[in-house]
Amino acid sequence: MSDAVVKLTGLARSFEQGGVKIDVLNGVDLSIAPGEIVALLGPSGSGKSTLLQAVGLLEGGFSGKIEIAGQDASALDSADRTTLRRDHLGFVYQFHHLLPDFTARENVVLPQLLVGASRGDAEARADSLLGALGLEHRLGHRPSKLSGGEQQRVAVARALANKPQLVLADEPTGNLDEKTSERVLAEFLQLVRGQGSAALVATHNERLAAKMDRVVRLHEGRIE
Ligand SMILES: Nc1ncnc2c1ncn2[C@@H]1O[C@H](COP(=O)(O)OP(=O)(O)OP(=O)(O)O)[C@@H](O)[C@H]1O
Repeated sequence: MSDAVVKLTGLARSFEQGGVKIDVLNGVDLSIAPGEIVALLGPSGSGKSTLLQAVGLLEGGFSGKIEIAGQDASALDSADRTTLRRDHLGFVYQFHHLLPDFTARENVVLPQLLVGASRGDAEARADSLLGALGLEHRLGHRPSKLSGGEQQRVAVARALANKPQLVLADEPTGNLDEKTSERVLAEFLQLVRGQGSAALVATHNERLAAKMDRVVRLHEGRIE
């Protein structure tokens, strides 16, 4: 047993396109310690999203071993994988994927209700997170009434709402202008550090990557 938040051993994934097999991940080994923030760098098409999907237990078709919080995910059935994901992981995507019919606050409250928080506690936590991200005036707004940077901040608050041990972020600021992107990333890192979560953040931006605790690079389907 390792005390890593996530431990990947020999993770592999290939796709078939037009009868041709493409090996995207080729035996990835990676361990992330509790509270460690790791940047996953690699050019477009190098497999960053594929790797995050594997760790997020969102898709099958992988070989190798994925351990999350000491549990071997491949040995779990789909219900237990869902529980593992819900209890230990948080996600931020390049596009926010917020629920359009819910307010900013409700988008952050809902995942907490799903793990049994009381409405009062969930709202207090949502308001505190959104406040820390400068959105105290936007609690009752729906996503369509928010700017791109504001939407992404709500997505950050939602991902952190349940204090996951590991936050997975796929180009979390990829669709924002450079200045907003830097600001949202700095706020994200501060909150993640503040609550002691670990994070794996895919990016192709070297400058953003340099702000994290460790940088790993995907090259030819492996971590360099
Ligand atoms: N479902 C799929 N079917 C076939 N090929 C796929 C599938 N998903 C990903 N791929 C291929 O796997 C490779 C890696 O894709 P992936 O999205 O993981 O890269 P990435 O590093 O995240 O790229 P980007 O930075 O552009 O988001 C690409 O060549 C892509 O075409």
